[in-house]
Amino acid sequence: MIRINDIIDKVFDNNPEADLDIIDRAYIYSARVHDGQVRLSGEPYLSHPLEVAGILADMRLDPVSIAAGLLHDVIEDTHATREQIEDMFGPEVAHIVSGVTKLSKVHANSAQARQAESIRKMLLAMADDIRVILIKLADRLHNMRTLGFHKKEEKKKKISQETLDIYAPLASRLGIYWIKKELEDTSFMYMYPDEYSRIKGLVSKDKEERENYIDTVRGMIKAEMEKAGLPCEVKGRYKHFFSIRQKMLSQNLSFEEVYDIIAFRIITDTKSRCYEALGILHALWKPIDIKFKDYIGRPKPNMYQSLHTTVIGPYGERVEIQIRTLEMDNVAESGIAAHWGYKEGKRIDENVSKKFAWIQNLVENQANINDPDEFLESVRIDLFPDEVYVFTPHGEIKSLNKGSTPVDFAYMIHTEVGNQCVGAKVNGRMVPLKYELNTGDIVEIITANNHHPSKDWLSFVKTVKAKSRIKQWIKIQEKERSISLGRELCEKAFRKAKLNYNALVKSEEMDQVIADFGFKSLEDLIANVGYGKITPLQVVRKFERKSELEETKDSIFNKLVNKVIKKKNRAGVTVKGIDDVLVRFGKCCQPVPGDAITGYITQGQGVTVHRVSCVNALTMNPERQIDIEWNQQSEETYPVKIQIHSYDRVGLLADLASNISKNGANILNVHSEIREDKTVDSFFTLAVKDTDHLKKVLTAIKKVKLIAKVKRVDV
Ligand SMILES: Nc1nc2c(ncn2[C@@H]2O[C@H](COP(=O)(O)OP(=O)(O)OP(=O)(O)O)[C@@H](OP(=O)(O)OP(=O)(O)O)[C@H]2O)c(=O)[nH]1
Repeated sequence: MIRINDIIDKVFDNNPEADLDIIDRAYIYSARVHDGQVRLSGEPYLSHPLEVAGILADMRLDPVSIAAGLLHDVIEDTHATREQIEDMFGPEVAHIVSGVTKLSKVHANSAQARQAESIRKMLLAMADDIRVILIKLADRLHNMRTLGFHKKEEKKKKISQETLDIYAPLASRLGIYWIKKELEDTSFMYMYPDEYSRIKGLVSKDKEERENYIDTVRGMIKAEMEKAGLPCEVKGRYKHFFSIRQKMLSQNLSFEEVYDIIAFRIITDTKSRCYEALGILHALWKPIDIKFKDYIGRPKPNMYQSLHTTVIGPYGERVEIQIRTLEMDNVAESGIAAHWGYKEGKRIDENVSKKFAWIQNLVENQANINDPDEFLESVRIDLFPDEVYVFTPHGEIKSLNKGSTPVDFAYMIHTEVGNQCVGAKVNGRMVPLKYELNTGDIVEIITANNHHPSKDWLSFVKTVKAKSRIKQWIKIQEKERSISLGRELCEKAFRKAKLNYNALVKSEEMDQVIADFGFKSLEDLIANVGYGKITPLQVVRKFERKSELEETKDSIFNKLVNKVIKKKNRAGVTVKGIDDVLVRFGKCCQPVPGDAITGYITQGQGVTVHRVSCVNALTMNPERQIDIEWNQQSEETYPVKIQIHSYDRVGLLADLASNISKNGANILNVHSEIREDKTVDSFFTLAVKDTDHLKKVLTAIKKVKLIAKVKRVDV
C-alpha cells in the first residue's frame, strides 16, 4: 500500500512550493472517518483513497485535487458531510468531492438507461470542473487494479465492460493515454481472458530476439541522428494488448500481420527538429507514403501531437516511427492533466479550455436527447473520434468524424448553411450529399434560400450536431403542421357541441383545461390533437363538464357569470390621421377608456392598442408606434381584470357578484385562489365602460364585508 509520505514526495518533486499541509490534513481526516472499514482485499479501506491520491500525484495534479482524492468517498461512505469538508478544507475541495459523490448516484431502470445517465452526469461534471472526472478516472483505475478480489465473474465482466464503454474512451478523449491503456488492458483481461493470454503470450514469445531487434534499430536511428547533429532520445515501445486485438479485429489481420507491435519513438527538443528528423529518416529508409500522419500540424482533439511515419526498415520489414518533442511526449501521456497547473490556484489555461470546448458542446447538443439508445449512440460518435480533416474553400481546416458527409460539414459551418444545403463540390467536382469525406478534401457547400433539410439525411449524417439540427427542424415542421390540423379538428368539434371555439381559446377555462391535460400552452394542446395523441372530443368534454359543474353553484352568481358579453369588433378608438383601420386591443394590458394609450402597427393585422404603462408598449419599436385616442361617443364596454383579497367566508362570491352587478358591470369571468391563511384572492374579469366606471365598481366592492384589498391587475 502506498504511504502518504510517498504521495507528498511526488507532489513536492513536481512542485516544491505546493501546499502540502492540505494533503496532510485530508489524509488524517480520511483515516479517521474510514477507520474500521475494510476493502474486499481485506486491506483497511484507507488504502483506496491513498492509492487514488497516488494516481492523481502521478498525473501531477494540484494539491487541491489530491486532497479531494483522499476525501473522494467520505460523503458517500462515512458520516462526513459536505459542510464539514467545506469548513475544514475550503469550498474548492468540497465542490469537487460533492461532484464525485453525485456521479456515484445513478438511478435508472434498464442497463442502457443507467449507462446513458452516468455518461450524461460525467459530461455535466466535466463541464463544471474537469478534476471531478480526473478523480473518477483514478478511482476507476484503482478499482480495476483490485477487481480480482470480486468473487463473481459476472460482476467482474460487467465492471470491465463499463470501463471499456465509458472510462477508457473518456481517458482517451482527455488525452490521458497511460490511463486509457491500463484501463483497456485490465478490462480486456477480465472480459476475454483466453484471448488476452494468447496475445500476451505472443508478444512475450521471442522476447530476447525482439529486444535485440529494438536495440539494433534504435542504435541505427540514433547514429543517423547524431551524424546530422540532431539531439534526441530514441525509444522502442510495445503496442498495448487491447490495441493489438482491436487492430486484428477491425482490419481482419493475424497477429503476425500487425506490423506495429513494436514501434519507435524519437523525442527531440523543438518542433522544427521533428520535421528535420523525419527528413533524415526518410533519407535512411524508404517511407510508405500513405502511412504518414502529421499530428503536429493537425493535433488531435485530445491535444496529441506527433509525426507518424512508416518506413521499410533495415530487414525489409515495415517500421512505424513516431517523432515528437519532449513536451508533446508529456501531453501524449497525460493529456489535459499535463496542462493542469499544479501550482496553487492556477486554473487551466484558456488555450486548453478552448481545446476542450467539445465537452461543453457535447453537453449542449445532447441536453435534449431523452432516448438512452440514441443518447449513447451520439456520445459514442463523440467519444470514439476517428477524425477526417477537410478544408473550406478559404483554406480553413475542419475536423469531422470519419464517415462524415458534406451535410455534416455544412452543419459544422453553420446551422443555416446545413438547413439550406442543396449540393456540394469536393475538390471542385459535384458530389452526392452522402459522399464520404476524406482527409485533405476541399469542400464547398451550395445553398439555396428556400431549401429545407430532408428526413433522408438522417440516414447518412455522422455528427451529433447535424443529427440534432435536422431532427429539430423536422420537429418544428411537424409541430406547425399538427397545430393547423389540430386547430381545424377542434373548431369542428366545438361547432358540433355548440361551443364558441374562438372565444373559449382565449378564456381562463382554457388555461385550466390545458393544465388538466398537463400541457404548458395552448399550442401544445392543439398540436397534440393534431398528432392524434388526444382527440378533439376529449377537449370538448372538458368544457362540457366544466359548465355542468358551474350550474350546480349558487344560482345568482351563476347567472351573472354566464352573461358573457359577445363583443362586436372593437371601435371606440381613433387612429390619428387614418380612417379605416383594423383596431385590436392588447390582451396583455386590457385598456379601457380613460387609460393613457398608444398604438402599435402590426404586420398585416392593423393596430394594437396598449396602455402606455404596459411592458409591451415600453419595449415596442418606436418606428411602429402610432398616436391614438379614445372615441368619446363610444357605447362599448371593455374587459378589465381585478383582484379582490378578502377573508374566506360563506356567500362571499355571491355578495361580490351582486355588488358588481348592481354597479352596472357584467362579469365575464371569475376564479378564486384560496390561501393557507384562510384568505382568498378572487379574480374577476368585468366589462366596464371606462376608468370612472371601474373606479366606481372598485369603491363599491371595498364596502363588501371582510374585503381587505381591491385592485386592477394585468392579465
Ligand atoms: N498518446 C497518444 N498516442 C496516440 C494517440 N493516437 C495515436 N497514438 C499513437 O499512435 C499509435 C498508432 O496510431 P495511429 O497512427 O492512429 O494508427 P493505427 O491506429 O495503428 O492504425 P493504422 O496503422 O493507421 O491503420 C498508437 O498506438 P496504440 O493506440 O496502439 O497505443 P500504444 O502504442 O501506446 O499501445 C499510439 O502509440 C493519442 O491520441 N495519444
